[in-house]
Amino acid sequence: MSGSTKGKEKFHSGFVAIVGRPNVGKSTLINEMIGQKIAIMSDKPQTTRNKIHGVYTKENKQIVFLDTPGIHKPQSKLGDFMVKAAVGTLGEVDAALFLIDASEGLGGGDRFIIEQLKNVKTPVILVMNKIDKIHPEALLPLIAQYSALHDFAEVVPISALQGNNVNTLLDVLTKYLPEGPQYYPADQVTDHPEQFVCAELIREKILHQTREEIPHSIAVSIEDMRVQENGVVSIGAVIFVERDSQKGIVIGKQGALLKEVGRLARRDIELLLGSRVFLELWVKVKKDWRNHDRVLKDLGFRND
Ligand SMILES: Nc1nc2c(ncn2[C@@H]2O[C@H](COP(=O)(O)OP(=O)(O)OP(=O)(O)O)[C@@H](O)[C@H]2O)c(=O)[nH]1
Repeated sequence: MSGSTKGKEKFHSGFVAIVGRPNVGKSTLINEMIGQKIAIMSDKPQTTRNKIHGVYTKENKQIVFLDTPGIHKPQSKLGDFMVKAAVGTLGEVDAALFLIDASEGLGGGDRFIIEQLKNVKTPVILVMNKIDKIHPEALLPLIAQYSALHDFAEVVPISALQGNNVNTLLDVLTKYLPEGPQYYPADQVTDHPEQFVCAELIREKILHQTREEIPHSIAVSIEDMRVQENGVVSIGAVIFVERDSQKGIVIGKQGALLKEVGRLARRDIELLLGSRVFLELWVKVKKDWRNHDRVLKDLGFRND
């Protein structure tokens, strides 16, 4: 698997969904966890239902945080659909953070989210935020109140604003990360985190399907990603190999291997984005692409 690193400690990575009512402090928590190191939050209007909120990378681990805005109480038929999509995503991530505002207490909004959480087997960590605003003695009764409603995998009280206990939360999360690849370059700043992760998901499927016949240095570049009027996200990606023989392997007999890669990658990308996806894959031979600066730039790797 692409997740193992040569001889060193294995790399662990995973997807973590953050859910919670508006204003509970989701963005503040993400900023505190990720800090200035990778400022990838894009202000562009949201085009897919899920959005990568941020990527945390440290030593041998990487966490891709997903924002699943559809989880709120639906106001319309479309909202209903969005709740279903969000629950679908929740079922596939490695862990979910359910963020609550400890200074506000338990309300209808939280109860609705808890009902949705019951539809999935994913471990849910109850994160009680804004503890700086409450008396310490108020914490235990509140934990008891929430815990009576759901079997949370962990309960972690924090203050995202003051940074209290946020490191503990990251340590706790590490337990839930399976062995996996580094989806996103550790030191890149970009507006398009989704593209990096989509490319890595495709690359991972190729390596898996070709059973190591293809070198790990294979590259995938997302050339085009747009939302069509019907809401389907269309993605065009190029797989770069170094030799003609490798092109044959990646395409497979009558295109069978590439088709399977496309099918598996599309399934994962649909879960990541929370939208239907149309995925087109091309294979191109680019001799010694690793030595070409311009290609590296196109692929998102910057030297400067
Ligand atoms: N006192 C206190 N305030 C906090 C804490 N965390 C967040 N806040 C404040 O709560 C408000 C909302 O925080 P955001 O991070 O924007 O909340 P959000 O959940 O991302 O909000 P939406 O984008 O509406 O979903 C801001 O004014 C924050 O400064 C905390 O731990 N303590």
